[in-house]
Amino acid sequence: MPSSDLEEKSSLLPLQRVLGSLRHYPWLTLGGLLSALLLIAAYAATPQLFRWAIDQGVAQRNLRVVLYGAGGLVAAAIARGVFNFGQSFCAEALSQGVAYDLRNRIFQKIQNLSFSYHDQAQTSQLLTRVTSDIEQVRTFLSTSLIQVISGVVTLVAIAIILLIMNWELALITLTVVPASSWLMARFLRQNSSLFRQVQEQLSNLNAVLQENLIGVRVVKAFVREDVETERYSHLNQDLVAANLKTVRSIRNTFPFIFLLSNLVTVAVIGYGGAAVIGGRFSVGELVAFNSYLLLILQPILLIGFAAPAIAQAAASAERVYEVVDAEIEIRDRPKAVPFVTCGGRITFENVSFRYPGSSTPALRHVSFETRPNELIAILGMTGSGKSTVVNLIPRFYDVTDGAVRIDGRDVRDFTLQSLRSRIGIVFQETTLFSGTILSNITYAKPHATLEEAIAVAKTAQIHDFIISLPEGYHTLVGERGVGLSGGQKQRLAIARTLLTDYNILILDDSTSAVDAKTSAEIQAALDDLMRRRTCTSFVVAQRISTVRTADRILVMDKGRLVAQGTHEELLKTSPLYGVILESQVKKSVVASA
Ligand SMILES: Nc1ncnc2c1ncn2[C@@H]1O[C@H](COP(=O)(O)OP(=O)(O)OP(=O)(O)O)[C@@H](O)[C@H]1O
Repeated sequence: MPSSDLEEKSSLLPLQRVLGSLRHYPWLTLGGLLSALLLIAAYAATPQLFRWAIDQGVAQRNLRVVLYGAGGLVAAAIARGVFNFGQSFCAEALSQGVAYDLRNRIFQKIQNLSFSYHDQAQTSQLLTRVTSDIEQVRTFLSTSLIQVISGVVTLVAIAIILLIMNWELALITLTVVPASSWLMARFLRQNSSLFRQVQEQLSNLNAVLQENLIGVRVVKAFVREDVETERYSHLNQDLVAANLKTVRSIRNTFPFIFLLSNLVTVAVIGYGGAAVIGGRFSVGELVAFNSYLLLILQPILLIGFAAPAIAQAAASAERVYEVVDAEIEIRDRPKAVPFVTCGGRITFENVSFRYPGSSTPALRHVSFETRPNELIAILGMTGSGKSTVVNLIPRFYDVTDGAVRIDGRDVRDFTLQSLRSRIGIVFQETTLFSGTILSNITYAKPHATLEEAIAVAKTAQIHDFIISLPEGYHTLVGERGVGLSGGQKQRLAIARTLLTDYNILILDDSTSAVDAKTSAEIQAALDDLMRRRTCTSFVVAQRISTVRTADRILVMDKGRLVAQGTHEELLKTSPLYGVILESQVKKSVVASA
């Protein structure tokens, strides 16, 4: 099979899946189809009523038949109205249902996708897929699909009626069908990639918009408003250009179809008129035939108008299913067991790790084992792999080589849900949600009492600040914690983690934005808590105060674990530790000067 054929076939394939999802709505599908068929029947009956009224009524001067004919036409018009409503209602309800399901499925999938997927996926691309792409699919179901189905059925039904009425005239009329179908197929073949391009241009535009919304302060600080406006306007132009390309393509196809249909009308009037004069055809039949001609052109045009929307919907469905089908790299193994108790022995067994898409390993042959209730600090230059080490414990990523074990069992043998809910982690970057301070603290434990929230806020040294606010714990914080300083956000994030049912606590440089005094106070409170409540704790830290109190310090350098021991031991054995400490001491001297 030539590759273009393959592409053409595969390009409409995602729509088959969309159609497959209609099985969840059997009654609406049936109702829509039935209404469409009855609507076609009402349309098909109308010219016959005309023919009857003209030939048996007007021509025979029979007023009763004319009146019955008129009554029949009114009844057909009412039926058309009713079935049109039924068809539109069912199609709309169906499309809303499928779009609802798709939105939920894609959202759930986004929730379940691994860190590595989100590392590589552009947020704006995902947003466009959840909004604009799903809307394209919905429009296909509510409009284009019914246009195509009723178009095809109308074509077949009317072709049969025409052939029965006058096969010669019917054959002239029906030449319009293959010719227009060929033009339409060519249009679809040439443009399916163009429609995908339009959606991608829209995604690119959204990407710049989103970056600018998030980074508006940076843009203003660097006085880059004009450059960013220019960048947006440039991409906006690209989107318009891509859209115009599709319009050009529509313009190059549709006039031919209209021309064909007009030529056929001329032929029918000419040939049919001659047949009426020759007595082989009645006036009523010619009128009915001409009405059918309009009816047969209508579905061709509707299918034609639906064609771009179908190609666009296929491209959009493909983009939606790309996310729905994306592989969840980190998932439960078959027979995974819940992580219930923690003895405190966490083992890194010759662990190497490379981030997906990265050419260099972030960790190389890292081996260490913690003892119960140990407080481990991880120290190293920036980019040395500290965060990567702690990210492997809750399986945010899986090791490339080696194994991470808890009490001798590979972390990949535990169910993710139980593992992660027993590991409290405070990330380097703080993300808060819009809502009250209380709802942010109780994010992972929504039914926690105010007293519990106050207790953790005190440990995180944020309680005094919270009660100094007019609304206290019920103060609203903006999107991503707007209205709070970096240090306040970090302390809220610590409180949020402390409220969970953790056995293992991981603090990833989580007091970097807090002043040294407060950080030492938080650390002192946490030290006590860590030793009492956890089986093992990890602190990725830069400050000497944090490192000193740790039971053991792991020193990372370029992805390798180069030294480990207590502060005193490392001072003697690790030159790198000495260098890091020295730089820290210098920093603190400069800071306090
Ligand atoms: N999501 C990612 N995808 C690809 N590479 C990554 C990713 N995250 C980190 N890296 C790379 O892995 C290496 C280790 O990063 P890691 O964040 O573990 O360092 P770190 O010691 O915690 O640094 P810092 O102190 O600056 O936070 C770095 O070279 C970094 O560029």
